[in-house]
Amino acid sequence: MISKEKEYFEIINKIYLKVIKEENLGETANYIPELSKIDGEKFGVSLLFTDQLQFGFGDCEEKFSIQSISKVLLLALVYRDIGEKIWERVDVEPSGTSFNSLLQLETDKGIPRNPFINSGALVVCDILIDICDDPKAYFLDFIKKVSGNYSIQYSDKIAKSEFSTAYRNAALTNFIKSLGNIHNSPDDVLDLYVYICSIEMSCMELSKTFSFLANKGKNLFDDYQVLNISQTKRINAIMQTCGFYDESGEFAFRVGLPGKSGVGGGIVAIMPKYYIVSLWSPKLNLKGNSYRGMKFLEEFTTATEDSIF
Ligand SMILES: NC(=O)CC[C@H](N)C(=O)O
Repeated sequence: MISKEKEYFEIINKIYLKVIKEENLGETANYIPELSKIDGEKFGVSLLFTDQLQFGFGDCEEKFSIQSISKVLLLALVYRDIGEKIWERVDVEPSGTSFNSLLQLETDKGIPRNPFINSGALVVCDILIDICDDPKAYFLDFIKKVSGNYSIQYSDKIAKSEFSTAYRNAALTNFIKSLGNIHNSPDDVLDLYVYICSIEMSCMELSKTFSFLANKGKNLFDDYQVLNISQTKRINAIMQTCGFYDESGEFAFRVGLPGKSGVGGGIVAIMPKYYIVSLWSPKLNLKGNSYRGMKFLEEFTTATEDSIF
């Protein structure tokens, strides 16, 4: 291990032990019945350097529901396949609203503000249905290829649990359909969306899966070029400005890295060219982002003095 990596190991170890002793505020996502049952005290961290050295702490090998983190992979797949045309259907502006908000859609004529809020991901799911025969299999194959891990799966239990209470997402899908920006049946779009959100990974797997975003669009482990350099920059830019919904400004301000959260309590953050850091702690703050995750990353980039700025 080179001295820089040893220093990072020690920094993470110290912050992990500090944060785990502090008060763990917030609630697990309670609007998805299966997610509300998850133990809120789970806490895992993994750091993967672009030289392929990887560390893990705590519950870093345990799989969890990556939820909205999957939206980055969904965007990467559809962007790779249809290119810049995607931006005719979804914008790239921060929304400043909650992840499941209906508010701006009427004035924006059904064009969601960005692909990382629910409305945006639902539109990207609609495009995916149009461009392949079996969108669930196509998406899963893509994740397996990008992660280099052929054991990655959906959770049928979590997808069905989310579908059973998805009143808001059903409202969003139907509303966008009425405005002409969803072409397929709203039920099919919603079904695909909950499956895409139900992908399960551990922090160790998540860091590997997102390695292409720290490595100019290329997988770290097999040199597979997922996206070109410009597309990679653009996805990192949207993560920076929209990855944490109405807490995206706060995340940029406190942490200073592009990242993405999910209501399963996961967060992945990218230091382009250097590393990918993933965390899992299921209790969420009022904006739907992991309480400990936000805290950990703020202390981590403060201690390392890393940021993209
Ligand atoms: N922020 C999230 O992770 C939201 C994803 C979740 N499946 C939902 O639609 O509510």
